[in-house]
Amino acid sequence: MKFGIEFVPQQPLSEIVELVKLAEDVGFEYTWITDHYNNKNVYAALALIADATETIKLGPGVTNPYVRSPAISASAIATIDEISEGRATFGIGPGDKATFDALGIEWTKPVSTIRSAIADINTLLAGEKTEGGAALGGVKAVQEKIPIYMGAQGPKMLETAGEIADGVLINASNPKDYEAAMPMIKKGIENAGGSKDFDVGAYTATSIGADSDAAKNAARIVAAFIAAGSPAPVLERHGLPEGINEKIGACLGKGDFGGAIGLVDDAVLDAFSVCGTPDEFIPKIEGLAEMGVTQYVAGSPVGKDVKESIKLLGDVIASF
Ligand SMILES: C[C@H](OP(=O)(O)OC[C@@H](O)[C@@H](O)[C@@H](O)Cn1c2nc(=O)[nH]c(=O)c-2cc2ccc(O)cc21)C(=O)N[C@@H](CCC(=O)N[C@@H](CCC(=O)O)C(=O)O)C(=O)O
Repeated sequence: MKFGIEFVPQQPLSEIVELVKLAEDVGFEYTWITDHYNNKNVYAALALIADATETIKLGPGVTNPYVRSPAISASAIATIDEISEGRATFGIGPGDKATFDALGIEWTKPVSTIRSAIADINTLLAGEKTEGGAALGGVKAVQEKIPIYMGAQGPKMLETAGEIADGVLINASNPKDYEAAMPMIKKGIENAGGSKDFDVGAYTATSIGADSDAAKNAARIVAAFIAAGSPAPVLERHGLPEGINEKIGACLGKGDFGGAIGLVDDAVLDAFSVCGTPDEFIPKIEGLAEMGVTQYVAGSPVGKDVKESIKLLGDVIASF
């Protein structure tokens, strides 16, 4: 099992750099930096991390093909690859509609848009020219091929990831989600001609701590947001009561976070997060591995005390 860790670049970047260095020291192989227009710039954060670390692989987790053209993204990730001396990875997903509405960007045909963006990025990173005539002159990646991961959850997106990407990052924390996702990913891999190395990343809502209840309580608000955004078939998959997403969403919508958290019982928590003590983590990660997960990504909140939680995750990593 590989291990990755997600950071959202909204706290001081110097703090994130220190946390990534600690993650590298305790054995994490990847760090993924989220990309939202209303957070700090993902590539500035990655450049600082690249310059301050030695071994951890790093990349956007995930950007999208709408806010930057493929050529700008290719140039940016090739630059990170140069600064990190060949450790760049590149995560790209379709983005979310709310973001594009706010930016006045038309969110059309996400599957085909991602497909053509990844094709252009691969062309440019290989030193070739796109159909439109773009070419990366002055910047060259260190790696022969920078691994491209797709952020995906929908069936067509998962199948496309299997077909054209080197890995996938799925925003889900429970083995049942991977049991459902794997057949679509495998279909995509078959479309691409059969077996290939493919990294299935479980991009989870993680909360680990020495005290189980405190760790679980730290995850409840994150699980509430995920539950509220989950469609009915996902609730059904996890055996959750019909309409719980709307009830939680209604509380969140009026800023009643206490009410939302009150609706997140252990069943909701288990469906949408991985939380507890290190001993409770190991069987949960093993359960994900049994469903085909090959990279466990510790996503927000990571724990009540992030530094302490990264060290505890180091103990978990050591047992795999
Ligand atoms: C578009 C959407 O795909 P999805 O995979 O469900 O997208 C949900 C999320 O993955 C997407 O919003 C991501 O960008 C969210 N996301 C992040 N989004 C961000 O904006 N920033 C982040 O940092 C971020 C991190 C992240 C990490 C992991 C992860 O899994 C997702 C993450 C969807 O509806 N897909 C469906 C329908 C696809 C579709 O729309 N098809 C077209 C036809 C086909 C075509 O497009 O040509 C159509 O019907 O018009 C499907 O896959 O079946």
